[in-house]
Amino acid sequence: MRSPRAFFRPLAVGAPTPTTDVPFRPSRMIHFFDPSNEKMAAKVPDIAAKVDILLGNLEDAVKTEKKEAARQGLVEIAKANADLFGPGRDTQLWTRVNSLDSPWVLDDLITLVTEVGDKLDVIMVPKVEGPQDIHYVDRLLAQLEARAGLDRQILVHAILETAEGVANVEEIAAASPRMQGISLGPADLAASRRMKTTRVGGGHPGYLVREDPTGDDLTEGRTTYQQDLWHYTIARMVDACAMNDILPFYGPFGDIKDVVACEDQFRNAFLLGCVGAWSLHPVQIDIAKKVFSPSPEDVAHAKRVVEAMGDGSGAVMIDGKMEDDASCKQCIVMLDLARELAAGDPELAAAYDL
Ligand SMILES: CC(C)(COP(=O)(O)OP(=O)(O)OC[C@H]1O[C@@H](n2cnc3c(N)ncnc32)[C@H](O)[C@@H]1OP(=O)(O)O)[C@@H](O)C(=O)NCCC(=O)NCCSC(=O)C[C@](C)(O)C(=O)O
Ligand SMILES: [Mg+2]
Repeated sequence: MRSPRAFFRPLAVGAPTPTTDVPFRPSRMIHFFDPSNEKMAAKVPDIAAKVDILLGNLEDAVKTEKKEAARQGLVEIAKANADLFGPGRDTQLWTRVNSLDSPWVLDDLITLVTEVGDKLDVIMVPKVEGPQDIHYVDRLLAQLEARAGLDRQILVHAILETAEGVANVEEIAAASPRMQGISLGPADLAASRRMKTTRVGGGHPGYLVREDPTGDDLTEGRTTYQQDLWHYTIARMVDACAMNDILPFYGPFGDIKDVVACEDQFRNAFLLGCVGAWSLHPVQIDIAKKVFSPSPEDVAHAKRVVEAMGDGSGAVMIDGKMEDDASCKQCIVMLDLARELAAGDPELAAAYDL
């Protein structure tokens, strides 16, 4: 563990000073694309205009023989769209590099930071198992940033997708000032835990509770309620992120056709404290945008409570409900997010009347 005084010192001579606060930027969806897929690559300028975060994926879902093409494709895309990405631009550019035990990750990091480090906002690191993985990436990035002459840090985002990672999530979140956030990786996590679901995120009809029987018949008339397989992990991830002032995200929802259940899963994550989710297909972009932007009704209610509460202390009655210091803080959370999103979106600003 580094001393508190050393925590914000650069880890390499000439590297940028570590960030003290993760800058808030709209982060409702992290849109994944494969930079080796020509069709997807051609859509980058269009998609970049619609999403908060565009992520060039180099890890799982990219075929082994395409690993180098994906890395090189991302370099070319970042250079060819230099006006879209980099400091002060609306859309963040991220990448997901290969896992730290893979034969590709070293070249992923060296090539991307050296060639387009000034365009990259965040590097997503998969299968993070503990703070040691973040420390390794932290030092290596500092060396590469210094060599590339970068004047701002590239932040790091961890995917929570192994049992060991979940057990160490608080240490991962606190491992470095470079940490930007954490996403749930339900597919690898399910495999690592030996869960018996083969779905990529979402629920499972077999994970349920059943009403008590009313008579001798155990089979008829007993309503079942499907439960959320991911509740424990998301809640734990949200706490680890909140206590370290970094951002939690739900990950992928693999049933692309089921846009209704996708919206439900995203909303559960939003209500629990996540700021965004991944979109794997263009159809999921608007779902994430809708779900992770507070509703105008919630914003109107929050405004009423904050106005009625004056300096934020005491208790008042609004529409038959008690509001006090704590519920006022809940409303401020909602309003802060609404203001931050509305600042870059005139349509939302009008809907929120902010
Ligand atoms: C699911 C797939 C195969 C269906 O791809 P498709 O071509 O069969 O779908 P489509 O509906 O026919 O596509 C319609 C059009 O949209 C395009 N398109 C389609 N998707 C995208 C996209 N993402 N970005 C930009 N464009 C896209 C596609 O190229 C096509 O273009 P066209 O009209 O010109 O023919 C495809 O959407 C895809 O490959 N998506 C990304 C998958 C991915 O990145 N997976 C990894 C993240 S999840 C994960 O890793 C797990 C985790 C966290 O690690 C863990 O839980 O452990
Ligand atoms: Mg994974």
